[in-house]
Amino acid sequence: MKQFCPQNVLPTPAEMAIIDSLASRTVSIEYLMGRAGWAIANALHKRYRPCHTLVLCGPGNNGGDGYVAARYLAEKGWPISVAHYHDRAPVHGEAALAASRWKGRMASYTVEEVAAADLVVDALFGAGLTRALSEEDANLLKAAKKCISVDIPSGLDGKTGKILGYAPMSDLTITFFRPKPGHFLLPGRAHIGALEVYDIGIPATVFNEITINLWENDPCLWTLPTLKIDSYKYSRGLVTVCGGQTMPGAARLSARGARGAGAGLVRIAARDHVKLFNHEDPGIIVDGMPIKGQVADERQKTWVCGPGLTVREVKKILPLLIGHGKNIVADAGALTAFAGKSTSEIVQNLRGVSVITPHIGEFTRVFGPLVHAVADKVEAARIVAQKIDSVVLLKGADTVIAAPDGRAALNHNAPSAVGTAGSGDILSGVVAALIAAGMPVWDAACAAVWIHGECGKLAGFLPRAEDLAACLPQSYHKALFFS
Ligand SMILES: NC(=O)C1=CN([C@@H]2O[C@H](COP(=O)(O)OP(=O)(O)OC[C@H]3O[C@@H](n4cnc5c(N)ncnc54)[C@H](OP(=O)(O)O)[C@@H]3O)[C@@H](O)[C@H]2O)[C@@H](O)CC1
Ligand SMILES: [K+]
Repeated sequence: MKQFCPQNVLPTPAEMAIIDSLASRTVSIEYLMGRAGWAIANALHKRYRPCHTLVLCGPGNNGGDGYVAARYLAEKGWPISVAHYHDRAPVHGEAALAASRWKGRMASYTVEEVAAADLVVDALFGAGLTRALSEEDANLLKAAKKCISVDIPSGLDGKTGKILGYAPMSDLTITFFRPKPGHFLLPGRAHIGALEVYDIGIPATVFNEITINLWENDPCLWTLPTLKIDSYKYSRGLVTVCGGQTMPGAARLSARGARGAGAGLVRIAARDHVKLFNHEDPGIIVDGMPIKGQVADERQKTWVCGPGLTVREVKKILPLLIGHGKNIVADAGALTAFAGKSTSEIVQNLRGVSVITPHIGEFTRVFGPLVHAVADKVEAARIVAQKIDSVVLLKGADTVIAAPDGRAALNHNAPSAVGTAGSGDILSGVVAALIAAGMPVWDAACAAVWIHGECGKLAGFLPRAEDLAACLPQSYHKALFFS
């Protein structure tokens, strides 16, 4: 990855608390809260017409932000009311100070007041959420016609994206400094509505004292290979895709993914099934040679193993590839072949692959027992990455890419249109092409996910996997433009 990308980090609420305390050495919390409140007021003023607005202010600093925002909105002429949490004003710190400065209309903390408002500002709990919302608090938020959340919808766990009891479906969430993992992890992502992020003056020097190991995945994070004056097919990268007998389409799509992402040469290792692949693009070499013969070729360094392969085929091919020290993208059949096996057996069989690319179903089937007690998708991916010593690309609307050393990235650019049969096969080919071109494995996996996600935006309405593959060059170009 590029040196260090502070602009992309995703701090957890616990890390945010450390950042707040580091920041408070140079800027006061009162100042930060003032900027947060100002940001909220501006975000509302920009997006909505002034309307009957109720600000629900919790007992901590999230509530404090709410009081400040109410003050600024009132100054802008908005008809604003404020309700203290359970009708008791905060008693400690900056939140108490902010509450004492609110001189406008007070409303009671009731369902009726909430239901009567056109807009409800949810400033109940943010980073300090410690437990599930009570039924009474949940019922209050449920009564809102339209909800705007301060920092994060109350009830949403900022670390895991899980809902603790209840969380509103907000129209807009305004957060500060950086988004948090819970804004992008499901189900949280479905609750935040539009996300606005404001710089409230936390100094960049905080990064001298805290290391954050989770990033938002985008082209700032990695450097894509580009063509040099003397580039040729082998320097651009050679990818070999293992072709299976029962589902040859999967390997064909993977091969298209690799070609679309710039591999200089793509081969399908078809073994005895050459005729199944002969109709593929003319630029793809279909090999009838046994795998044993091909692995001896030093140039065939990067392989995709799994799409469309049976358990029998995987068990024959994968050990050979691992034994010859190949770069291996293990997908689909190469993972499910080990479902139900003991952890030690799984580790023994997969150690040596470069990256695994399961979707959540495959991940649970294979690694469920290893991570069953882990509620957090990022942590679960990290644990498996460390255990098998390879990169884990855990696919979904909130794809996580975790490295054995603890680095992880969260991807959120893909529209749900990429969720179509064959889409994952294409992704495996893209990952392989970028590894073959010389990118470090974690970077290649991150870049592949982003490029593949962009294809979903470029490929038109209800794209098929083939349409996604056709958009790869354009998407690659877009990534180069943004990096
Ligand atoms: N990041 C920044 O730079 C800045 C951040 N700022 C803002 O600060 C916010 C974080 O503030 P915070 O730490 O005071 O925590 P906050 O979310 O207000 O809640 C704590 C209170 O809620 C209570 N409580 C918790 N869960 C509960 C439940 N389910 N049901 C009932 N009660 C519950 C909890 O009670 P306790 O667990 O202690 O019993 C405690 O009293 C952050 O989100 C952002 O908006 C800005 O102001 C300044 C700069
Ligand atoms: K909130």
